[in-house]
Amino acid sequence: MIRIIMHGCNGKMGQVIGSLLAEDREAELVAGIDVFDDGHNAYPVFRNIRECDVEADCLIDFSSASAVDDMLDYCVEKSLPCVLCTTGLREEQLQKAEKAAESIAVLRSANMSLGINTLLKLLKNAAAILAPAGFDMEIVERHHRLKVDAPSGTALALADAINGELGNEYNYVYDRSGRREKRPEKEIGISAVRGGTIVGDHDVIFAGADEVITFSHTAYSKAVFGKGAVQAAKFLAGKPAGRYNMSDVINGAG
Ligand SMILES: NC(=O)C1=CN([C@@H]2O[C@H](COP(=O)(O)OP(=O)(O)OC[C@H]3O[C@@H](n4cnc5c(N)ncnc54)[C@H](O)[C@@H]3O)[C@@H](O)[C@H]2O)C=CC1
Ligand SMILES: O=C(O)C1=N[C@H](C(=O)O)C[C@H](O)C1
Repeated sequence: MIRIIMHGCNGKMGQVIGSLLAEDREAELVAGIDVFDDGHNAYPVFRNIRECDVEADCLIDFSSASAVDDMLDYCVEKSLPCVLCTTGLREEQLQKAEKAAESIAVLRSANMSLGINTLLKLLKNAAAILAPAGFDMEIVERHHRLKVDAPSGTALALADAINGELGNEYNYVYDRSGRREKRPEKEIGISAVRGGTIVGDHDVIFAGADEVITFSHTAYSKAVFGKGAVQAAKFLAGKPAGRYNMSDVINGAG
């Protein structure tokens, strides 16, 4: 049995992971960490990660950007592999995750769904063909009203996949309201919509002369992210230090 600690266990995603693992024969939740706890979980919950003394094989994190530094320190100290799913991290935190990966296995992914991870690959081909042909690229993401970060981590990852393919020459623009000029060629527009209970939609638009191609991904439930995170935790347990991503999990590397 793979023993998992859930960081952010009482949040929306933490509860999804709890339900998935309650039915899982290969992995179990042995502890949770959350600043908020009403005692309803069937496993021990610690309000402060420093107090968690439960042995585990992997930690899954869906918490808050402000909680990620302590969580990385804890995983490094305990030699605990970490599936880092929280978005909205600052540049220094991304660097810290990279540094942690020198001593533990770290899998960071802004989106754990199979669909988005497939789209990340497809976009590279599309961008390599369409950008040189003069297509403009825009990303529109839509999420629920409770989401605190914008744009979504996924929108940024989609932009990075395109930009990486094109030699990282493109600037990201989030707001054109203060501008009075035509659209520069080398930019990727990223727009965020927030409302209701939208689970997570991402459109990547390639707009050319007289034709438009749109790649769309719609998550209909948070389970798509939860399933990917559990699969990632099973994959990561026992792995040597290093940076991993969802394509390693999907391709079954190592
Ligand atoms: N990578 C992916 O596929 C996905 C990533 N996310 C990201 O995961 C994060 C969490 O999402 P949700 O579960 O929807 O949010 P949420 O707000 O429902 O849950 C976050 C939980 O973390 C807890 N928390 C806050 N500070 C903490 C601390 N210092 N220590 C321990 N727990 C703490 C909160 O009390 C809350 O229960 C967000 O950054 C979101 O963007 C969400 C869905 C999918
Ligand atoms: O906060 C969410 O809900 C989600 N966040 C992730 C992101 O920022 O990309 C992934 C998913 O779209 C849901």
